[in-house]
Amino acid sequence: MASESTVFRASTTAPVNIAVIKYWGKRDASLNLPTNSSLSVTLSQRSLRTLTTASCSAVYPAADSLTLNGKPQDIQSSKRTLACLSNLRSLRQAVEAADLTLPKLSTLPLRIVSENNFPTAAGLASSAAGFAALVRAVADLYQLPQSPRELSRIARQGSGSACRSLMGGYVAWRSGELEDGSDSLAEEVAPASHWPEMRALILVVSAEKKDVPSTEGMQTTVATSSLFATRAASVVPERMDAIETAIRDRDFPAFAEITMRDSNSFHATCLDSWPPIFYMNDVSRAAVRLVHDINRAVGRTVCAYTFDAGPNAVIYYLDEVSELVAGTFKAILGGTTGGWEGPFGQRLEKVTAPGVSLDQLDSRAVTVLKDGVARVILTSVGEGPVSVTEHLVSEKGEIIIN
Ligand SMILES: Nc1ncnc2c1ncn2[C@@H]1O[C@H](COP(=O)(O)OP(=O)(O)OP(=O)(O)O)[C@@H](O)[C@H]1O
Ligand SMILES: C[C@@](O)(CCOP(=O)(O)OP(=O)(O)O)CC(=O)O
Repeated sequence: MASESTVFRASTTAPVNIAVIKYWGKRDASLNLPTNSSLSVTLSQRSLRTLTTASCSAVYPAADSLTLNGKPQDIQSSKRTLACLSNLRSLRQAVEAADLTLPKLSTLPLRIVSENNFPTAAGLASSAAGFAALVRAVADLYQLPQSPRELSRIARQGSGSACRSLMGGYVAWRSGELEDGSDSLAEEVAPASHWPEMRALILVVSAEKKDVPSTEGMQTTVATSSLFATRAASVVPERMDAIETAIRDRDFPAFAEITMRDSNSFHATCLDSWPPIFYMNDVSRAAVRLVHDINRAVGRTVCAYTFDAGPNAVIYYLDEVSELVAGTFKAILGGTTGGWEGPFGQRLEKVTAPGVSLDQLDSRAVTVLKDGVARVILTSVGEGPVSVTEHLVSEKGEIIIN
């Protein structure tokens, strides 16, 4: 039986996702509605994940609170977090109104505690995993009946890309057309099990906080880039159709070419902004060069790069060419970086020579990459949020710091 001092809790983990068709540009900044649809691959939580506990209790101080990586966050000035919490509370109120025997959790202050197992605000999509975990954990605490698709509408208001982290596998965020944003939702294009061989090698170029935050960068692009309108109106819609077909057919060369072209198109609109925005740097460009060199040397498209709002490269490839692709990057970087072990590194353990001979690669790009990559993360397509019993808030309501 619940008493005055009961602490209600629910915990979840949530994944990062990396877009292959990029979301860049808002048609409504307050509702966080995008100018174009986008599509991403959800990455395995065996490598990167957010763990969030949502709790509520009458013994807590009156204001809702969020502690991230051990530090209290000022959520009262974060409109986005407040929007997510207020939407979730309204849904809980509806549940309570329909069943008067339920505890009135919607009236209790929330204590939310979260940890990212990777750097926050460093271009590794922490906001995506973070807001997806926050929404999922509070929805579980409130025992809401809404589907991940419906919850994605709420997570979108925290951070656009977060709506895609509520599902596993291959996920589209449909931009929608309605002014109130009710049709701007994420949906699964294919589960991870449809194409489980997809691997992602993340080359961490810089784990520093980035120069131009995504929200500000995309506003500048929408307002000033003449390339941008064509991208949103025709380039992306055609690519969305084509990449969904490629995913359905498990056609890696098509998937890869669209992914690389879309990353290039997004960064071209950044360069075309005024003043120009640069997210990629010399190390990123060396990664681009090497991916093209590997594909040329192999004689077919076996790997694809993509870059978000920062210099880190994400390289997609299929497990069957691990030796060729990751093996080559390991031969270049292995001595200077860690991260090759772990659940997806097994095929590389015995690799001693590069899959593609280093003579076939641009030697300057090899040196720049070797000097510029701090760490790698070897991962895979993965599942959506998972309910867990590991809590970051004790039964008495104390914050647990790991
Ligand atoms: N676990 C979390 N719980 C709640 N909010 C989080 C969490 N992790 C990150 N955030 C929010 O996301 C912000 C970081 O988002 P930002 O877009 O700057 O970086 P990023 O997501 O790491 O990079 P990018 O979006 O370019 O990939 C943090 O300042 C915080 O407000
Ligand atoms: C380049 C991107 O990673 C941009 C992500 O932007 P955010 O989702 O971080 O932006 P806000 O909605 O303003 O929080 C591309 C993508 O993930 O689709």
